[in-house]
Amino acid sequence: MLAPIPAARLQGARYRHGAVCALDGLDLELHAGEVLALLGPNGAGKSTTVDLLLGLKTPDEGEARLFGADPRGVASRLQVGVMLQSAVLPERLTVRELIEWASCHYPHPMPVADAAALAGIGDLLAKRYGRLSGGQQRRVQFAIALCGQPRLLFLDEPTTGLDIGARAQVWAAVRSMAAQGCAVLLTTHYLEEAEALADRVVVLDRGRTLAAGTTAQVRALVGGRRIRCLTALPAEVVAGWPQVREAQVVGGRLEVVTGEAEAVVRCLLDADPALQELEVLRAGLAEAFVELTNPHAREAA
Ligand SMILES: Nc1ncnc2c1ncn2[C@@H]1O[C@H](COP(=O)(O)OP(=O)(O)OP(=O)(O)O)[C@@H](O)[C@H]1O
Repeated sequence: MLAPIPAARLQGARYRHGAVCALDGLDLELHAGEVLALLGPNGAGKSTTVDLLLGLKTPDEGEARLFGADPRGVASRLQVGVMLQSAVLPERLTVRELIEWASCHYPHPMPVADAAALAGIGDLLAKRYGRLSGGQQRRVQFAIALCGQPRLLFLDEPTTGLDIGARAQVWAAVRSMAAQGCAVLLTTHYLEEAEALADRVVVLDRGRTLAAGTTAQVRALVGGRRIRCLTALPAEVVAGWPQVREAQVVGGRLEVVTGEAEAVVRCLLDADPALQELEVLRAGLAEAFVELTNPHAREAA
């Protein structure tokens, strides 16, 4: 049987912005029903990846394909919904008018009310776009990305600037779209967002893949633990211990990231017999990300 054609694919994609190599031979595949999170520090090449797949830029070398075809073709574009990092929309139009205008570009759009409900802006349809808060405008852009019932959704930092409730609404909508078979490419700096949504993550750095796999696989690459406790020990002191990768006070508690949890727990208890509420947690994507994109670790590798 033939393998299914990926919704989006980059093969050996290189792209230079003048002297800067933004993508250095990147391979990437995204399939129907899958949420792929593209992670990486500022300047890693995430937006350039999205631009190549959308046909907004053409790779200097290698290939970008949507549903096996040129991303610039009309057939590809009609199957894609996009939410870029910033968007300029006519401020005098109402939310309903904007969603209707976007919908009419697609062959099988969803009802305007459904797109608005998915984005959590059902009560804003009659408001002018220019009168909305930044977070509300962001959700209108999200509704516009989904309204065409796309088979592929690009979301470039979709929840930046959203409050907790709005973020949860966007997450629920992304899950619902993926459950219906839509492929979703998500770029984000919120690692908990990738952890909550993504089937797979790709960690980019300087235009290359540093790590790729399920969130569990990427997490396992570092095998660290997070220790949390109430203690009078200063974080700067603990940060200087040889087994400790990172130590800081978060919400009044000391948080330590380490690859040698048992040894650090012993040191903590020796150094502060009054220490309380000790917890040892498995490493999350945040620890993996810090480690993988840490310049010292990179250089050593
Ligand atoms: N128009 C441009 N002109 C010159 N260099 C650019 C341009 N756009 C991007 N770059 C460079 O290309 C590299 C990749 O940028 P890109 O915007 O793809 O990164 P990113 O991972 O999306 O970053 P961020 O997380 O900050 O959005 C960076 O070094 C950036 O400085």
